[in-house]
Amino acid sequence: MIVEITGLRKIYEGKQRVVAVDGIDLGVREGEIYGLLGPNGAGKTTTISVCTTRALPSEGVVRINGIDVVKSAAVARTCIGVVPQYNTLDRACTIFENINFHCRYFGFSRADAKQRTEQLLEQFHLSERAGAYPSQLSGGLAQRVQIARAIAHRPKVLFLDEPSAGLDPQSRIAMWEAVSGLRKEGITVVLTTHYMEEADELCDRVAIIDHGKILVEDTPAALKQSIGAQRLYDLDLRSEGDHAALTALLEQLAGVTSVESLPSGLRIFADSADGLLAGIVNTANPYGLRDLRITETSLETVFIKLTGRDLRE
Ligand SMILES: Nc1ncnc2c1ncn2[C@@H]1O[C@H](COP(=O)(O)OP(=O)(O)OP(=O)(O)O)[C@@H](O)[C@H]1O
Repeated sequence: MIVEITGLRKIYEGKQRVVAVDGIDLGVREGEIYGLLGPNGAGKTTTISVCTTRALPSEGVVRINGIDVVKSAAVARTCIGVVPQYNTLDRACTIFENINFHCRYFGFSRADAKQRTEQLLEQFHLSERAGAYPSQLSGGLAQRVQIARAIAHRPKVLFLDEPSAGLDPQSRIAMWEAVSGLRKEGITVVLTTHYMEEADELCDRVAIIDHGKILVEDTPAALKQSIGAQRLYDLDLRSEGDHAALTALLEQLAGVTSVESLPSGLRIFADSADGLLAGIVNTANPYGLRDLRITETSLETVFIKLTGRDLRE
């Protein structure tokens, strides 16, 4: 495991004592994109802050690439890239300079820093904006610069805290592509999010976290299946068809768990999608199939099942 968190607790002792992280154990495999999904205040940022040496744990140990982030913070930092929740680009410097200075800070020679900066600008489609200042960039572009800068020193693990907060949908997708592209470079990614689509789309594995604790951890697909989550197929049918006969036939298809009536047709509940679509279409066609909608269960449904609350509440 390239990131190993054992028994992590973080308590903020203030006027009010806040247990922000309440005993987290998790391991992230090399090369994986791992998501901490949870509502605001769940303890995601605090967990990342400890991992990235920005906060000290109250209890527990975090190792990155085998290095204890408390005992050897400076060494650990060489293995880590961080994209914090807010834009931390230096506003007095150009995009080129922001990345270049980062390389120099991490010990690159002048020539190596220049070469690495140019390569990153190209990789993140930023070359044309090299001379621009952060204030001249859209939120999406600024976020891409932050990611480029964070990986400039070739860290083993990149931590992204709410990477798409405040981004418009198009920029969010561009950011997802940029993060997915890091797989090719073998960079392990740990991100926090309260967008279930983001966790579902981007992450190989997800830990759902609430009140400082991990509720469940698995692949998005397994999490959805674990709650008996199903895929729904809504069939629009011409009214004159024999719906009872069709229901009986559909119930015999492998993967179909049940079939219910809808005003406009039938709803099929399925626990597996393997080859089912063709079976449904072939079976329903002679009974006047007009349209078909497929609904996937989401991680939001998983969170609601686990907590009785909505992620955005
Ligand atoms: N420096 C601090 N001092 C006191 N309490 C804090 C501090 N930082 C965070 N907290 C509290 O700890 C809890 C967890 O916060 P944290 O920021 O880790 O959650 P989060 O899941 O990242 O949510 P968000 O997305 O809002 O940042 C919250 O109740 C928060 O108010």
